[in-house]
Amino acid sequence: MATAETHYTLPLPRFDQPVKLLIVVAPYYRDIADNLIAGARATAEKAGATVDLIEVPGALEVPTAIGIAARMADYDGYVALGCVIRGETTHYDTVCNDSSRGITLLGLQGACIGNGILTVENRAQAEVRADPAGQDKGGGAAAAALHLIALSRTWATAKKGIGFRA
Ligand SMILES: Nc1c(NC[C@H](O)[C@H](O)[C@H](O)CO)[nH]c(=O)[nH]c1=O
Ligand SMILES: CC(=O)[C@@H](O)COP(=O)(O)O
Repeated sequence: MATAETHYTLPLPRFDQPVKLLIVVAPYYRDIADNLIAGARATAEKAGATVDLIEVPGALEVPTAIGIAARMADYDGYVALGCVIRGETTHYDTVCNDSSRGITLLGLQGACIGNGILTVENRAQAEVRADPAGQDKGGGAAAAALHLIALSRTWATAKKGIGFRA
């Protein structure tokens, strides 16, 4: 159950047709990833969505895996989960920027993706953000994907309606 710490103010969308989500998680920090997954699964369940899950080595592989799934599978949306904690080198910037940019580009190409990849300075920041009873970023990422799915379906329906206008 999310607390006041979360920043998700929109009500979850309701669906009259089945929704299939794919969680793509990089369990670089397994305990953090498990909490993100729990939050995402809880939100998906509230919306009545079914969930599949795949794991990739790190955050950099998440957008690539989503791209593969978008080409080869039939999910309605994707939840990207992971945790990037700053180290000694500039690799942190590469991992954060390239994973988020890849996810954004896939979204602009039409994939409904919620991004729950934490980019933090230290483990303590990650823990409170991954905690479903804390900031619940995993749940928020699932909610974001669900909102985009609902939006795409609304416009698809409206477009069909326009198509039949005499
Ligand atoms: N340092 C973190 C990484 N690094 C690994 C990369 O994501 C990638 O798997 C590797 O460069 C091979 O392509 N990944 C995380 O998810 N979190 C980190 O903190
Ligand atoms: C975010 C990273 O890639 C980081 O964990 C790698 O650590 P380092 O920068 O110390 O090599």
